Amino acid sequence: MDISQIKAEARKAAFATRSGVHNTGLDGAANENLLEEIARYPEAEIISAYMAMRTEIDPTPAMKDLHAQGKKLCVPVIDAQGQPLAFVEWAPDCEMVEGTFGALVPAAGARLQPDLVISPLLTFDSRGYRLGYGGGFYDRTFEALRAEKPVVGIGFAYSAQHVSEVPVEPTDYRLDAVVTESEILRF
Ligand SMILES: Nc1nc2c(c(=O)[nH]1)N(C=O)[C@@H](CNc1ccc(C(=O)N[C@@H](CCC(=O)O)C(=O)O)cc1)CN2
Ligand SMILES: Nc1ncnc2c1ncn2[C@@H]1O[C@H](COP(=O)(O)OP(=O)(O)OP(=O)(O)O)[C@@H](O)[C@H]1O
Repeated sequence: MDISQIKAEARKAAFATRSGVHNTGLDGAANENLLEEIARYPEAEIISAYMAMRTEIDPTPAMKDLHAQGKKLCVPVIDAQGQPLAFVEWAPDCEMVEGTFGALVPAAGARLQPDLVISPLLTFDSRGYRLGYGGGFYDRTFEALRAEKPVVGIGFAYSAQHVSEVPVEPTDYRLDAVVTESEILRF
C-alpha cells in the first residue's frame, strides 16, 4: 500500500470512531480547555477556527467567547484545490452561506492572516501530526503562513481521535498542541 492508500484507510476508521463520540456531551468541556490553551497566547490577535461539518467537534462556543474578549476571528475558505486556505473574518452575528466543501462561510468579510489556527482533524498522534479530509489544505496553509510570520497551530478534537501514529509524508506539518475534552497535549 502506498501512503495515500494508508491515509485513506486511516480516514475510514477515523470517521467511524469520531461518529461514535459526536453529540455525546463532550463539546462543552473541550471548549473550556480550548479557551485555557489559547489564553497562553495573549499576543495572538487574529484567531482562525472553523464551522463544524460532518461530525467535527464544534468550536463556536470558544469562538464567541474570544470575540467577546476583543479578538478578531476568522474561518477558512477554499480559493482553489492545491492552494492554501484563505481566512475570512467571522463574527457571531454575521451572515453565513454554504461554502465550496460543505462548511458554512461568511457571506462577506475581510481576508485575515491568523496568528493562531485552530484546526479540525480526523486523527492526531502524540507527535502532533494530524490527518484531515485529504485536501492537504492545512499543510499548505501552515507552510504559507509560517513563511511570513510565526503561527500557532492547535488541533481541536475528541480524545477518542488520538491514535498511536498518524501516517505521515514529508509535507505534513506538526501542530503545537491538541485540545480535547479531557486533555491538552503540547508538542
Ligand atoms: N469545518 C471544516 N471546514 C473546513 C475544512 C475542514 O476540514 N473542516 N477544511 C480543511 O481542509 C476546508 C475544507 N476542506 C475539505 C476538503 C475535502 C473534503 C472532502 O469531502 N473530501 C472528500 C474526498 C475527496 C477526494 O477523494 O479527494 C471526502 O472526504 O469524501 C471536505 C472538505 C475548509 N473548511
Ligand atoms: N505544502 C504542500 N505542497 C505540496 N503538496 C502538499 C503540501 N501539503 C500537502 N500536500 C499534498 O496534499 C495531499 C493531501 O495531503 P494530506 O493527506 O496531508 O491532507 P490532510 O492533512 O488529510 O487534509 P487537510 O489538511 O485538508 O485537512 C498529499 O498528496 C500531500 O502530498
